[in-house]
Amino acid sequence: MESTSADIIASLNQVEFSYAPGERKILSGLEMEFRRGKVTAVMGGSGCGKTTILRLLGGQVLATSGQVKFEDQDISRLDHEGLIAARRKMGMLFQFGALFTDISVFENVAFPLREHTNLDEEMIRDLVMMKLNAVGLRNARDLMPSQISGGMARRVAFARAVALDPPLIMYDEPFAGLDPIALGVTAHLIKDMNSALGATSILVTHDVPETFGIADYVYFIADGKIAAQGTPETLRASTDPFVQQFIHAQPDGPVPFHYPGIEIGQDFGLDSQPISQPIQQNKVS
Ligand SMILES: Nc1ncnc2c1ncn2[C@@H]1O[C@H](COP(=O)(O)OP(=O)(O)OP(=O)(O)O)[C@@H](O)[C@H]1O
Repeated sequence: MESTSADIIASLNQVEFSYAPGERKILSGLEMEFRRGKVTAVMGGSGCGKTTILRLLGGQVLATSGQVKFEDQDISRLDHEGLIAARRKMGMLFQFGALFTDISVFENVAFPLREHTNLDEEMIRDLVMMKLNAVGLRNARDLMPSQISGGMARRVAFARAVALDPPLIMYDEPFAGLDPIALGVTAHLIKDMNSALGATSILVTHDVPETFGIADYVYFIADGKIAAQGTPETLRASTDPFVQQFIHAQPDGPVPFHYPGIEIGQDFGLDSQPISQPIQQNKVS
């Protein structure tokens, strides 16, 4: 079925990106679409540029060329107010989304509401309690961050990220460091919250089983480009060696486990053979 721009909340069109002029390209020729109402995962090895994609969408960094669009607006063309307004529509939950340690769980979730709205106290209370209820922590509202576990803190950060009912929610490594139960709970929370809020979620993660369980669409990134994309079902059935390596967590394959350079034998004085990929190639100037 043909998609229209109304179906797409955000997109990247032919995006190139380097952190500084003339420096190594982190992303190149990137084409991505994030569909409304869906959970889209962005996966790939460490350092392949996943978090950078979230930063581009949030306007924290600007594309070197190409377009990054959010709700049909080119992020790079927004003025300061426009960018603030766009960001208000994006909930961002980063890996260690720190809570404010000197205020209660309740006040942490109330913070964005107090900061960005003129709602009265009663309304703020109702909204905070609804969000805390959704993450199972209504009864922890009066606790301080130092009195709750890491997993609970993550859920409070979650409630805070969705306090303003953002149409787009971005998660950076939401499963990192969680035990298997918390992992399953978090995955369901992401899926349920997406449906309950009628939101769109973008998930940056390494975790294949949990992600494939909740994502509607998956992009695999390698070397700053899209290496594969599709629904979890099509990717599971794919015979592409890159997809197979990633899905089955094989240490070596198209993506090498070792950072390229000299052979191990040389490092231990056992072998002085030159190597096929000289280390000079990877020198950072
Ligand atoms: N502020 C920065 N300045 C310069 N280079 C950066 C900066 N932030 C990230 N990089 C580099 O950009 C590349 C992509 O980083 P990014 O954080 O997007 O990767 P990632 O795929 O999210 O990695 P991980 O899964 O390990 O978090 C990395 O090589 C990183 O070293």
